[in-house]
Amino acid sequence: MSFAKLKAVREAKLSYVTSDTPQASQESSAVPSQVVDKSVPVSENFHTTIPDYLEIRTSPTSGRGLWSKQACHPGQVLFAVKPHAAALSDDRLDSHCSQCFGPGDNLKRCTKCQTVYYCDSTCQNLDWPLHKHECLALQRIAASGENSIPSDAIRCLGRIMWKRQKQGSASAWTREIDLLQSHNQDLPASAYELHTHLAISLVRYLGLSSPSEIASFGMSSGADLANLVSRFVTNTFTITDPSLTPLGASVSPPVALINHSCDPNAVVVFPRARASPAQEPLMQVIALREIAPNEEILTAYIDTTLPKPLRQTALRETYLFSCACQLCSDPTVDPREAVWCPKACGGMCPTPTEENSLSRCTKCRAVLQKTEEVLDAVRIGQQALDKATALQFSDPAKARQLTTNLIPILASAGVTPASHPLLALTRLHQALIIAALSGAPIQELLDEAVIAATKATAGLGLVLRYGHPMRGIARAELGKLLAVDEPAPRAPGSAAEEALRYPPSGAKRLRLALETLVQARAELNFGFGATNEGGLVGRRVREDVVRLERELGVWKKGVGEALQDAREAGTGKRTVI
Ligand SMILES: C[S@@+](CC[C@H](N)C(=O)[O-])C[C@H]1O[C@@H](n2cnc3c(N)ncnc32)[C@H](O)[C@@H]1O
Repeated sequence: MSFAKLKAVREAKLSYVTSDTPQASQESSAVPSQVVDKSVPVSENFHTTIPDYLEIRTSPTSGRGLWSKQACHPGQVLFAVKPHAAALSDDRLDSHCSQCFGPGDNLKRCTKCQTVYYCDSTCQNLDWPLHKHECLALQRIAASGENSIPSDAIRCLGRIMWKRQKQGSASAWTREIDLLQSHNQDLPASAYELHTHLAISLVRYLGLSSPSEIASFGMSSGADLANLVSRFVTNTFTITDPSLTPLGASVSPPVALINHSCDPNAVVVFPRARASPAQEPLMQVIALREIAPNEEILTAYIDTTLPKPLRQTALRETYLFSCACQLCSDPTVDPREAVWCPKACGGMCPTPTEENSLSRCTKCRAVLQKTEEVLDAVRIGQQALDKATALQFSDPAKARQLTTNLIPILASAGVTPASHPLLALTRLHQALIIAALSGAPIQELLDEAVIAATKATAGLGLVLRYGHPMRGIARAELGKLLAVDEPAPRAPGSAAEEALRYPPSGAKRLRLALETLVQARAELNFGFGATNEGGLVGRRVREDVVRLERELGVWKKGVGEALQDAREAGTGKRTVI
C-alpha cells in the first residue's frame, strides 16, 4: 500500500485556528503593601463566584486586586464564571450562537431582527429576556435605513443597560457593575473622543429621546452614563474561542478585579470544556505557574509578545497606568527587542535605536556593527506589518507579498525570532499561507507554512512561559501542519541531505508531527486548565495524536511487508508483478 494511501484517512483540515489570533504571557511585580477591601462585603452577595481562597485587597499602586490566600499550582482553574454581559463582534454574528458563543454551520436566525443566530430554540429561549430588547433596537436601526450593525461594544453596553433595568439598581448584579473601576474623572483628552462616541451611539441604540428616559435604567444623569462607558472601557474583556481567535466583548466584575502584569501568573481563557450552553461562554482563570500564599493574581491585558514601549503605550492609552511589573523593570536584554550576538556566542544585543545606536552582546560584550542595517530593517518591517495587517482580508496576496519580502530582511539583519516586528510578521505570514492553502494544498506552500509555524513557535517560546495558551496553540498548529498529507512528497536524498532537510518528508515528517502534537497537548493541558483536557483544541489534538499513532504503526507494518516482498522476490520465492 502506498504511503499516500496509508495517510488518506487523515483529516485534511489545516488549522485548529479559525482566522486571526491575539494576545500573551507571565509573573508579578513585588507584592505591594495591601489591605483587605472592606468596601466589597462578600456577605452582601458580591463576587460570590470568587472562591474562599481568593481575597479582594487593595494596593497603593493598582487599587483593588485579587490575592491568593493559599498556594496554587500551574494549570489550576482558579475560578470560572459566566460574564455579566457579552456580545459577539459583527463579523461573528452569522457564524456563532449569540447565547453560548459556539460556532455552527446550521444556526437558526432570529426571524424578527434577522441579525443574530442561535444553535437552537434552547439557546434562543435562554437569550430571549435580553434579546427581546436588543431585537427591537436592531429592528429600529434597520428601519432607519442604517446599513451597519452597532459594534459589539455598543451591543454589550445595551445588554448591560437592559439587564440593570430588569434587575434594579439595588441588586447585587447591578452593584457589581457599578463597583467596577471608572477612569471618568481622570480621562485624558485622547480617550475623551472614544468615550463620547460610545455614549452617543449607546443613547441612539437604546432609542432614548430625552435625558429623563435614562431614569428607567436606574441612572439619574448623563454623567452616570459616561461613568458606565468608562467602566466598560477599563474593564471589558475580549471573548476568544478555544484557539484564541477573538469572538466579541464581555464584562465580568470578578475577573475585572484582577490587575495586570506583562509577565502574569494567570490567564483568562474560554476553553469550552463541556459546560452546558446555559453556562457558556464560560471564562476560566487559570494559574500559569506556582502561586505562593499571599501573592497577587495577575493577568495580562495586552499582547505581551510586544516590546516594552508598545506595551506601555497600549496600557497608558486604554487603562491609564504605567506598568512597573518585573518584565518592564528588568534591565537585562529582552528577546522582544534583540539581535543575536555578531560573534554568535549565543548571547543577544539590545536592538539599537536612533537615540542609542551603540549595542553590545550582553554575554561576550562584542559590539554590534551593522546598526544601520538593523534600524532600517526594523523600520521597514514595522511599515510592512502595518500595511499587511490592514490588507490581510481585502488583499491577502499583497499582504503575503509584503510578509514574504520582509521576513528575510529582518532575519538577515540578525534579529531574534521573538523580536518585534519579526515575530508578528512571521505569525501573520503563517496565517496568510494557511488561508491560501485551504483549497488544494501545494507542497511548496505547505512546507513554507511549516517553516513559518516553526519560527513562530520558536519566537513565542523565547518570550512566553511554558504552558501559556498562545504557546500551546502555536505548537498545536505546527503539529497539525506537519500532519497534513503531503501532496507531492519529495524523493528521498542521501542520508546527509535528509538530515539537513526541513521540513522532512514521509514517515520522518509524520513522526515529527506526532512528537509536536504530544508536546502541544501537554502545554494545552496547562494553559487551558488541567481539568479541561486542554479545552476543545486539546481534545482535537488528542484525537490527532491517536490517529497518527495508529497510522505510524500501520505504516511501519506496511514497510515491513514491502521489504519482505522485495526480499522474497530477490530470493525467487515470490514473483513481483
Ligand atoms: C480591570 S481594572 C483592575 C481592577 C482595579 N484595580 C480596581 O480597583 O477595580 C484595571 C485598572 O486597574 C489599575 N491597574 C491594573 N493593573 C495595574 C498595574 N499593574 N499597575 C497600576 N495600575 C493597575 C488601572 O487603573 C487599570 O485601569
